[in-house]
Amino acid sequence: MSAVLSLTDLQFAWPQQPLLLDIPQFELQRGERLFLKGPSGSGKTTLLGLLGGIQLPQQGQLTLHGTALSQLKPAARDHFRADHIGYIFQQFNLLPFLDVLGNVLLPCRFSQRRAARAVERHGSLENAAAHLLNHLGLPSELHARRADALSIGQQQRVAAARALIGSPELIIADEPTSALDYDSREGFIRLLFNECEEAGASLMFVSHDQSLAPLFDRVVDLQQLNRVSRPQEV
Ligand SMILES: Nc1ncnc2c1ncn2[C@@H]1O[C@H](COP(=O)(O)OP(=O)(O)OP(=O)(O)O)[C@@H](O)[C@H]1O
Repeated sequence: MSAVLSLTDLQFAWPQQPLLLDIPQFELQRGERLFLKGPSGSGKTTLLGLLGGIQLPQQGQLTLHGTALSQLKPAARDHFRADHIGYIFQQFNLLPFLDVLGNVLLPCRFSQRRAARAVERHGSLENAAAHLLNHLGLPSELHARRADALSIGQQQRVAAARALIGSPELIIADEPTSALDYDSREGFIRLLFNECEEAGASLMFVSHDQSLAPLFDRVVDLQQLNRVSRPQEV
């Protein structure tokens, strides 16, 4: 295996706040499915933001798909993120006035690379979106429905298809199952795994739901990774 993501000696503090993250070393391998856990406020969402170059660390090196993010200018970093990362947020962040297909196709508006990859695999963007939605359990009759007329579970499937379209190398999921009832969570994760595998994507998944952890290739506790949150030795 080779790393899709690696970071070394990363340090980050929010403005006017003490050091939050001090991570000597972390790697995510190609195709790996990683469960990141840690108490509320320990910096999980902040770390996800750093991985995508949304924030930059004060120190350290972060390499995604062979490129050091800190060396890119802001516009190039946005472009790079759109090309290589798919996000699933806790609240899904769908555009309510767009229909399901329109939402799924959004990343292809910002990334020619992902649009080209989707067309290459499925013949057209619409076919690519429909393929993902069907595989994730959202039937065709819902594809033209406005996103704000969907149930939470249906919105979650749309958010996952949007993250996966055009096969980005990394899928970042920040508590994507927290709005679902317990019984649907494992089923959704298995669908997500299948699609990540088909797309060749690595998955970085943050959750407070420990019962999901055994499904993943690796479980990482941010407190173990982060020197700041380690208990002081006496
Ligand atoms: N945009 C921001 N500006 C300033 N401080 C922030 C910002 N976002 C987060 N923080 C602070 O950084 C710390 C870590 O927050 P973060 O959201 O990364 O934690 P988390 O582990 O994801 O928490 P949770 O599990 O509750 O979502 C908190 O103390 C928070 O107040």
